[in-house]
Amino acid sequence: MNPLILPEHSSAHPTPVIVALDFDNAEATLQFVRQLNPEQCQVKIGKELFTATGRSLAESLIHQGFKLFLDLKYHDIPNTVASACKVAADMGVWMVDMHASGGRRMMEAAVEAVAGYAHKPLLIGVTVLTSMDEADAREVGIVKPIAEQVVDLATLAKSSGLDGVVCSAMEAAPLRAALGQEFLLVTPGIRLPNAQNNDDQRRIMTPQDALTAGSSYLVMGRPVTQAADPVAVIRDVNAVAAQLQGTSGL
Ligand SMILES: O=c1ccn([C@@H]2O[C@H](COP(=O)(O)O)[C@@H](O)[C@H]2O)c(=O)[nH]1
Repeated sequence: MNPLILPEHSSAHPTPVIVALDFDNAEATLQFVRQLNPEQCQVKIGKELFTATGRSLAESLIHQGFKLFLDLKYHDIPNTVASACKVAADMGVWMVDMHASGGRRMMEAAVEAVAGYAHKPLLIGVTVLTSMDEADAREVGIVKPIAEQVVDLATLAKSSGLDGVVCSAMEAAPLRAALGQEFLLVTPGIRLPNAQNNDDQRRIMTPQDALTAGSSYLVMGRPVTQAADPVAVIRDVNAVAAQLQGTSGL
């Protein structure tokens, strides 16, 4: 096993797991969440569940003690994104994201909008979706290799004041080298070593490889929600993280 150089912020989040609650209704979500422990994972609400349930389920999860990542990937004019981030801060979300390609003024407006909050949400910039490969990127006008595009967008996000980025774990090592240990790397596209297929994801890594490469958080949807034993998957990932951190367990 490769040695892991721990980012300084890692002690603040003893579990790297963010479970993507990609369900289409509140009942199924709450039934699934009943087995989860907020000490052992964070949770994420994305476009599907938020469209179905809105703010009430998000607030219910926060009241249950979960750190909530509101993954709505804002991409709009600065005033609109800043205002949305302020609402997210009022709700008490832990992390919220926006497309870094929305530009510096958009990201700086978001940073300014939440600056006054005692518990301000972590602001995260989406770089290049983990579902995209090089051919997909070319088709939407990204002329650089994805790895370069991700580093460039992450550099812009950091200099605009964001706390971190969403990227593939495949880009984690170059991002750590370019942007240091404190910058958060939130990595979806996680697949277990025994996965039968990658679904719609293209830039994937296993939990162990992602953590070793420098990921701060692993976003895991189907590998957890469709597992026979979701709690066991989370426990195993936490055990890998603890082992890499050289501690005895979470
Ligand atoms: O680049 C991105 C950004 C966000 N996501 C989200 O993460 C989860 C991944 O789910 P899996 O089932 O583990 O593939 C999902 O909610 C996406 O919306 C991403 O995959 N890639």
